[in-house]
Amino acid sequence: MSHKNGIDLLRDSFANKSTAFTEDEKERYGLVGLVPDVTETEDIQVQRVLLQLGTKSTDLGRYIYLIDLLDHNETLFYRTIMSDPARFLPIIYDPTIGEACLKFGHIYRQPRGMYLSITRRGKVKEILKNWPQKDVRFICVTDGGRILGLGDIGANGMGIPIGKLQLYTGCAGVPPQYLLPMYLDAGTNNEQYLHDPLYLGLRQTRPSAEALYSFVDEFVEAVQEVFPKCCIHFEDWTGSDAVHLLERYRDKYCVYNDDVQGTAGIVLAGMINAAKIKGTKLSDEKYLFLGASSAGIGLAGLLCSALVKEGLTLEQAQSQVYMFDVNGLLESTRTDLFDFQKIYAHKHKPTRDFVAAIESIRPTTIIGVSTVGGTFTQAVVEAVSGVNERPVILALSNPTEHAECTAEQAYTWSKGKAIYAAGVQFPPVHFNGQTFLPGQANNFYIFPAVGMAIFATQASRVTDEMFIEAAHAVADQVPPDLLNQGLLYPLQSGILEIEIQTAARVAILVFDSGLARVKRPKDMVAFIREHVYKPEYAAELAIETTPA
Ligand SMILES: O=C([O-])CC(=O)C(=O)O
Ligand SMILES: [Mg+2]
Repeated sequence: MSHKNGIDLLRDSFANKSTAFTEDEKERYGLVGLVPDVTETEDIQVQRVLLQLGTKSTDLGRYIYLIDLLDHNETLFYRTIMSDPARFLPIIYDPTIGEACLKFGHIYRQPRGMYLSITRRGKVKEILKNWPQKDVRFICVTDGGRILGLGDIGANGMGIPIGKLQLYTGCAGVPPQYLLPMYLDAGTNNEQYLHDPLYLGLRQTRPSAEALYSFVDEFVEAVQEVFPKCCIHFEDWTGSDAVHLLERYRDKYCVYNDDVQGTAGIVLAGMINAAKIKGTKLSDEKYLFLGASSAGIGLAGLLCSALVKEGLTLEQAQSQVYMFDVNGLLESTRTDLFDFQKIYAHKHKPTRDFVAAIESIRPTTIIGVSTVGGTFTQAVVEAVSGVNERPVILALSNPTEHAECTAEQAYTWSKGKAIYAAGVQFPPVHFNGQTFLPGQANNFYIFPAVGMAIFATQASRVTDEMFIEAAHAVADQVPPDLLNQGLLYPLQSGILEIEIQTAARVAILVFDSGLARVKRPKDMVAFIREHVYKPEYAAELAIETTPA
């Protein structure tokens, strides 16, 4: 076995221990004199990181610092973020990641992950072989078509696969060496970036869906050959690409789309808990979506599956779901709808007035997936509060400025009646002598846990049932005293344990469905724990695991 020595070892972010190498290691690996003459613990190193973070005045500054840390010491990066997830999630992920993406070409320092351009058609397999790790289990891939609520930002969207995969490790303990962030570059229609000299993508506009899909076909097929155990996680494609590509591959390969299925899972978890608070069932509720794109369609589909499990027929379930988009209410006379939207276009007179739609449909739950900040106006919140004792208001768009309404607005305008969650974390709200705890309906409670279950079981397919099970598992882990304060989701401080329990429940389903490719263990939680990455330096000899 070979291993790196001296300066090469210090430059290997997987193996580097920096000031924590032991005397013996320093001797053995030619490090004497190349590092300060101390042997520190991980905890002392984290203390130094926190001190340095404390000198940064913005979250973007903290983000850049942490990515630099990751570039030279992966263990210390994960140790830091896993030491306080509630503090670090908003920095390495939403909402800071949104700003980091907008400036990606400007703050870029080191390559991370892979960039695959459509101009390389015909060579994808060879290119994938350039990746140093041979056993890749997850590729998170975007084409930058619809990043968060920010629209088409092309190559700047690469921040998202990078950030999402960090959460596989940070939230659910999937070991980082198995993760590959990928930007599939088919151009961008973003004029600003096309003219930015520091932009890092192809300077061309996007091709037809047909040309794009044929390139994605080549990519997906190449992955099967080069990384046969790999699950492909699609992230932040435009709504129609997200839905179409998922349909194209889901029955043939191990793939899922987080915006369709993961977001649906976490919102479903919130709906399950909202129903618990109200003492109703999901099937007693009527749902009105603002936004009818990938997140809305994915959620509506998963929700209807959950309603069918409660005993409704699919038609009954679909009849309880209404949608409203930029062109008004989806109703049966609309001629501009995709097939996957038509199932929610019921008989109703056309309207472009969301408040009027609320007054006539009388939904119990409104769900904002519009990407447009402030669209749940005071009039909207008052209208839904007028027709409900406890209106459920989910303002899911992100980052923060894109939320349909803030927590404070929801609780104040509804006079404390709202059961509320958002896509980003808002602080607690004090109203009329009560403290309300707004939850964060973010898919980071779901996709890392589902990922861990897939990783541990080597699942051959990803199904909607796995996301429904994850939703129930997450919902079940909110303690009653917090539910009483309106909190729909578990606290982020204990996220690793929450996700281990969730992964175990999903893993049971994977085995029950016959999709596992490993032997069924007796104790599923213990089995998941065996797979969990620990942010600790490897014992000396494990340094020899430098990528072949
Ligand atoms: O990344 C997030 O925070 C949630 C998400 O998937 C999206 O907005 O596309
Ligand atoms: Mg997304």
